[in-house]
Amino acid sequence: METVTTKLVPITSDLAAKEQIRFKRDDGDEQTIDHQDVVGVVPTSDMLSAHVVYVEHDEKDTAAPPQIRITSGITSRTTSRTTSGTTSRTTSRTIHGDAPSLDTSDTETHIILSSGSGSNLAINFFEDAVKPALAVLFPKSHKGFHIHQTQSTETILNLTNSVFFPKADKGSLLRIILLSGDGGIIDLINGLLAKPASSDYKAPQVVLLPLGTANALYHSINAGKDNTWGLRALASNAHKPLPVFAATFSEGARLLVDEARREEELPKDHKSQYPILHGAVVGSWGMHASLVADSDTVEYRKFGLERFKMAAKEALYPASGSPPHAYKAKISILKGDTWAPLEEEEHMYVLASMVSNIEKTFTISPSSKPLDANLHLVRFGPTSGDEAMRIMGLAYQGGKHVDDPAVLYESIDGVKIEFQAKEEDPRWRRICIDGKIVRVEKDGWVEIRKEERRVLDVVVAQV
Ligand SMILES: Nc1ncnc2c1ncn2[C@@H]1O[C@H](COP(=O)(O)OP(=O)(O)OP(=O)(O)O)[C@@H](O)[C@H]1O
Repeated sequence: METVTTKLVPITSDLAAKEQIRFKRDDGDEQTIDHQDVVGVVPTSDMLSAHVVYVEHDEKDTAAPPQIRITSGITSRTTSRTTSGTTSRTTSRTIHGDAPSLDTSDTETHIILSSGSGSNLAINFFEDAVKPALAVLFPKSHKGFHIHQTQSTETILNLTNSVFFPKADKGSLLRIILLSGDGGIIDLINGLLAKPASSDYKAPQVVLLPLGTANALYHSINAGKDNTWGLRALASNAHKPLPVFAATFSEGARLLVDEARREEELPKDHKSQYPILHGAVVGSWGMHASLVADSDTVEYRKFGLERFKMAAKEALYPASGSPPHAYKAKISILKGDTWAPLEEEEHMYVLASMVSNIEKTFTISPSSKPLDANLHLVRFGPTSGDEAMRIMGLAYQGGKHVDDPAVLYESIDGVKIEFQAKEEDPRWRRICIDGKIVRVEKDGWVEIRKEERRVLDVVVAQV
């Protein structure tokens, strides 16, 4: 890690076209930091100086994790705001960090490094960026943080069962800093919901650091906000409940694991005893579920986000030259307390989303607001490969697909898919829940509904 230490004299900030913090250094030079890159400002105990933690991005490789920078020196406690135009106006804005109050809190902090997520960057990002930031933001307590590195696909679930759930269920406040993709969150949620909770249960607070491939939840919560790879949330006290949905399955549904070489039983719902899986991103069937399932192999994973597009092309342009598969099932939509079946019995794309973005630039549900707990259905019927590519291409243009006449897009309370023996081949009966794949029996079903329980809170960065 390269640390820059700079002595500073009073801070001014130019919030004209782009919000910036400008430091006048004692050598006379100015240092300007884009506000979007600031992780935190921590006053020293005498309140006369401050440490500024910020990130610097690799201009050549915009997908690369940023470098952490730490600057410290004498600051004023206010900044000036200068508006553009001929008449400039200056207003005051206090720069303050809330890290000192976090430092003295009695929250037990755990850090999870999901070594197998994304491009295997979690451990390096922790060492190079997270650790130095924590040392400044939590000068007293960071040494007591518990660090866990994943060893297998079971690690997060096991930790949740053995450590997080028992503590949360006794009312202890936990903070979990999670360096992973969406898979880390789904394991936490399912672990925390695996047993009935006591009345003392306290939802752990999770800080999301996007070290996976798609990082749908992170991008949906942070779209257009800071540019710190989630690091700003480390210095935040603000948190909101994470909306979650439940997918309940018919008796014989099985979780596919190890590149679908093995199948496992799913957990059972405490009340109904049906197999159940919880998610916070999407539940899907049809083209989306198939391409996630087909591309979840070591070989495909090497291609990062490209893997989804590669698998989509294979599904949409079968080698046999035939048109893409028309997925057959009965679909019903829940609104309020009323279920209503869709007329169409053949489909291509059926997806219920709790988030706006399933990739940083793929806006599947443009009406969804961060953590708003609304579930939206996106559906279109069987069509050619070219037409499906056109519709999906619109999703990369800020979610324009939802205005296309071919697409059904609406706010729902639940969706049920019943196979009714219409699909012989099990690969057309695969359901995707936040990246996990469940195969349903020939006459089986899946029902997706909002989950009311408050299981996890997400720490949100303060602006
Ligand atoms: N050390 C490890 N050995 C084997 N599997 C691992 C290890 N660490 C993590 N995993 C598994 O790798 C997968 C990573 O999933 P995760 O969702 O975090 O990343 P991703 O799939 O790249 O991102 P996203 O879901 O955001 O697209 C999970 O199934 C997790 O259990």
